[in-house]
Amino acid sequence: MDTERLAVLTAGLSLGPQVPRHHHQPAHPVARIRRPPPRYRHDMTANEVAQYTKEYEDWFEEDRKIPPEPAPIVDRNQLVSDQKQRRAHLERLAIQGARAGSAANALLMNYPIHCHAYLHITSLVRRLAPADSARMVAVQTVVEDTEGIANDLSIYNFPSTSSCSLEHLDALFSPGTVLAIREPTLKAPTQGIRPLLRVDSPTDIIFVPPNSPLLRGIAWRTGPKVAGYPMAPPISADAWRERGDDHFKASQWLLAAFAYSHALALDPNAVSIRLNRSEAYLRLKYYSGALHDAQGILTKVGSGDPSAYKALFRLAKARYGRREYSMAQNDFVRWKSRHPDDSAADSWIDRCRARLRERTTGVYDWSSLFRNARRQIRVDAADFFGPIEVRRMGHRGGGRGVVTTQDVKTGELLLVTKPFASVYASDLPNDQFTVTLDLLSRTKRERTDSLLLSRIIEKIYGNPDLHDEVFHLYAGRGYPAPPDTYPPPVATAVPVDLLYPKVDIDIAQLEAICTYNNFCPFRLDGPQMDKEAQPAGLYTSASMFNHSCLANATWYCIGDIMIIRAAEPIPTGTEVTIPYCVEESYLDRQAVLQKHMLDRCDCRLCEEDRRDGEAQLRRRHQLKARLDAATIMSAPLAEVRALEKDIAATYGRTRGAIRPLSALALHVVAEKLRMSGNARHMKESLQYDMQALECYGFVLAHDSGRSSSGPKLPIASERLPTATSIMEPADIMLRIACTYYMLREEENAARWLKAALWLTEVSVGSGKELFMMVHEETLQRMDMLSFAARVL
Ligand SMILES: C[S@@+](CC[C@H](N)C(=O)[O-])C[C@H]1O[C@@H](n2cnc3c(N)ncnc32)[C@H](O)[C@@H]1O
Repeated sequence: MDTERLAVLTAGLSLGPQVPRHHHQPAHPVARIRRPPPRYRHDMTANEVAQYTKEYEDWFEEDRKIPPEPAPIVDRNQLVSDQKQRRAHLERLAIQGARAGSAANALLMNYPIHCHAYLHITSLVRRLAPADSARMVAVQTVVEDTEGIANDLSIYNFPSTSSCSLEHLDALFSPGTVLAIREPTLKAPTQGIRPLLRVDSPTDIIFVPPNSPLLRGIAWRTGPKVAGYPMAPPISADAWRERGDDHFKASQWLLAAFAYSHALALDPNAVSIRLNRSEAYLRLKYYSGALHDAQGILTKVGSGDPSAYKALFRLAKARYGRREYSMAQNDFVRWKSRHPDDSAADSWIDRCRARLRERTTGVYDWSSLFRNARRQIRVDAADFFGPIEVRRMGHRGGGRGVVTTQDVKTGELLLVTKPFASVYASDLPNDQFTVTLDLLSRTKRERTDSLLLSRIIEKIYGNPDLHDEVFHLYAGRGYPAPPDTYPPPVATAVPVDLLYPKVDIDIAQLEAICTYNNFCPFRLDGPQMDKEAQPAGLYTSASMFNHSCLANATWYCIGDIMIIRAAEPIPTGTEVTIPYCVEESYLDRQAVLQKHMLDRCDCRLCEEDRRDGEAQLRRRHQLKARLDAATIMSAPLAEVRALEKDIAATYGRTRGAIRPLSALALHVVAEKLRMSGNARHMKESLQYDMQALECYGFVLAHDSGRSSSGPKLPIASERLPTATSIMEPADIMLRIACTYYMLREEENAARWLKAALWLTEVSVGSGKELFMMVHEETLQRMDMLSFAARVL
């Protein structure tokens, strides 16, 4: 074997770390047993998780002081036989109908940057055994290097491999496949003595085709074919294309795209294969690759060629996927002019026009978006940037923030944005339960978080030009400061070669970015559905907004689009903040902000809370637990009244009006009073609910109903409360309306319904139609649907 040549070639491909072979001393394995890391239990409380992650860090610090040592050589046959056994076990489970990863998994994110170093790290390897994916995110297999030294290999975060079938893995990494690995880590085992080769990023894996110069002069010590697997991967472009077609017919888009990529590596000029790959990329939403392939075909063939017909349509769809609506529209129109009898482009042209209108005017059909979102969470809408810009803001972590570029009014639209990636309960595999512990924030993450990471990785993998949109987000002090401006300039589409990714996805940095910038979207169209598992989303432009519990802007989602509006009049040049959380208790807010890596919020609400003192904050937190208990509505009225008084007493007398937990407690007392059905109690409930609104920060009009009635709105403030979600106060207003309605005071009932409509209009930007949809269930329960339809 020409080791010098291998070293030169792998260096050229930036593979590494590469240690010259003559430094390798495999003959003297050191079988050092390390202390195992602390054990995780699935039922840990938040405090225990924080304690556990601390212990884990201590263990890690101790472990990483152990100096590098030669990697022990493990018997090749033993490794293969163990892997075959694991695989056979999973095959049996699959036959029985159970899925490979049905057990609960615990994953760690933001693992400290390190290398459990061994002196021998190899970067050119060949698959020896079938793969399995016993863990949700890792593909496990055995590989050998050219010298015949074998290792277990774990591939993390590879697209399409979380909870896929074993056959899928076989097709992706069939035995005999040659891989070149950038930055392989040879990890010390935490149990036993077998080191583990680990690859974290899919962009660190290069599939080496048989005609690659990298393989020239390379001989595998164990023979040209992998023993036990005489069926080597196909070696002709046609055979790969046929394989790709089969996968395509079975809707296995990634496998198809891989097979076509193998075919193109052998025959780069094959137009039909490139055309097929562009369609496979479109299905995968790898728009950059789809666009590039389609464009490549159009430059090669004449416009009359049948391939051009398909390529132009694919090019236009890829542009639409890339949100290049104007260019997409031009391409669809161009296509239509060549095929005037075909109506396929008509609806696409309409969609392009609608998106361009939304983007330039900020005018959306909110009601139809709301309706669509109830059927399908991910809705089609363009992004809109209102009068805001990102500016340097040295006193904020990450150094940036958002300011207004002109005076804005309450309710004005500041941003509409689709997520870069999102995950909802319905996206989670129902046979797997994965707990993710974040070592950075020392918290347990949502079940959706690990899948979110995979989705971001896959999106960049197939759209390398989007790398900076994510990697210019703040990743904490452990990484270079992000640029002062955002978003980064729009990049042009680049080719996507799945066999040799040209983009570098740094997983450790990406995990940190997710910790700092993750959103838990609050959906107007389906808050109930999200109780099963909190959704998770990466909204890149929205990530530029800093937090305040008493923010001057408010946000919510319709389907997966996030909408940010001014919650009060904001003068030009003022920082715009949004609430990252709306918890009533200071300690709960701290816990959520910890997940966003924000130690201390300096808003007025937090300042006042801190002035109340630690003892009162703790007491308030305990009282909240009683208020939240499922049994509270069946507790005697006197007990609920006493609880409300106790909560009120935890707030200092001199502080401002905003007391979110009192708001909640007052509303619970009002609900209890209303439940009695007694007219005196019902009247009293009105006072409690109006006080609750004041505790959220509303100013009531003099004629709010406490004294005489009148035609005007019972609310006198121009500010939308942001210490709570917009649904709570609207709900209270509806309860007040319902109580008046039951007391036969229809004029007052109508005024409070109008107040709820005003609140929804200002915060959601739409009129009666959307109001009726958002509150339909509540109005129905209150038997006020037709009254509301009549008086609004
Ligand atoms: C989603 S980012 C916000 C944008 C960030 N400032 C940037 O430059 O990219 C969240 C991070 O911003 C910082 N941040 C947000 N709100 C803040 C606040 N009120 N005070 C100080 N830093 C804040 C914290 O470091 C937090 O982890």
